[in-house]
Amino acid sequence: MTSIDVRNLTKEYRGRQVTRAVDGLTFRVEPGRVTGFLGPNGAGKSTTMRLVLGLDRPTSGTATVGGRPYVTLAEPLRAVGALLDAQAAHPSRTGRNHLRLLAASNGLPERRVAEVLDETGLADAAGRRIRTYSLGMRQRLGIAAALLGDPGVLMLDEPANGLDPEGIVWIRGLLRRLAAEGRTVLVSSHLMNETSAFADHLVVLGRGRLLADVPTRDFIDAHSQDRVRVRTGDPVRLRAVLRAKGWTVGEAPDGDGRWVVEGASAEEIGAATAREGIPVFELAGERASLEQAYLALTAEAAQFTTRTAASPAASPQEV
Ligand SMILES: Nc1ncnc2c1ncn2[C@@H]1O[C@H](COP(=O)(O)OP(=O)(O)OP(=O)(O)O)[C@@H](O)[C@H]1O
Repeated sequence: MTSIDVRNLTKEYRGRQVTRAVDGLTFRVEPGRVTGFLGPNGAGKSTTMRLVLGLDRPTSGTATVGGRPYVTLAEPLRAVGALLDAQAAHPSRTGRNHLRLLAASNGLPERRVAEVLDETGLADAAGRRIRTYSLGMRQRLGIAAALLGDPGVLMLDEPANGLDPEGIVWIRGLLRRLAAEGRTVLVSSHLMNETSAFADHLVVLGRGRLLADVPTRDFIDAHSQDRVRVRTGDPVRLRAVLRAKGWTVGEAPDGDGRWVVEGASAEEIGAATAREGIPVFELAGERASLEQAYLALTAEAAQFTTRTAASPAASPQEV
């Protein structure tokens, strides 16, 4: 099975000043699951992907696919499929010709062209010039190109960019299926809510450093507080009972007799109100916004990095 391994990877761009785009990064992307690669703009996601693909040279450290640097792979398109820049295809070619050329120049069978066009929903548009494609169609074409070699490893940089809601549902299903087939799937995004909907695992970057490398479920459990909405016919006793337990009770913003309780599960509240004989008309658990937890994580890292710029690399945050 093929994993992507990034070890102590650092990339500095030297212009008028030095930009450390990737800073001592170490993580592994395992096969058989979708790994979401998250971080705010400029966190270093695209640079890391470019380093894995050998499109840029690291300042130090290594990035390998199946234990080997990408540039040493005998048949790279059969090993790794990548979508980095959906605008890269030549605009005057048709979608089909773009894929045919890629297949021919990489020794891939011609039949794969029709297969990936079907897979990405582009079969009807395949004869049109790429310049007439919408952003979403270009994304689909980029994904078709990544799938052409039937690779065991896929690296997609913001693949949902420009896709309509139907396209987003489609790509989630595609990524899940590719992982279920045992492939290694790394997908970058700067949106936590979107990514947590399909990723099994999350690697989060901030300013080129690793902030978290965790199963999505663990991130959700660690970073989102339990909140439960309760509607009752006896708010005075409800408040008294819940406060006595040490749970925070506040009126819900819609104010129509609903209360929001933090720090307890719906089961715990249901049991407490039943014991006290308090009538409950509605009891619903909800999660605080995951996106907020993610923004807090990346914001903390930014502050930490600024405060301790002279200190050794920050260790990944425990979740
Ligand atoms: N060729 C380059 N020359 C100089 N600086 C660069 C170069 N490529 C990237 N950078 C810088 O490296 C940092 C990381 O950029 P990168 O594109 O990898 O981030 P990203 O996480 O992919 O962001 P985004 O979500 O905006 O695509 C940024 O500060 C960026 O300006």
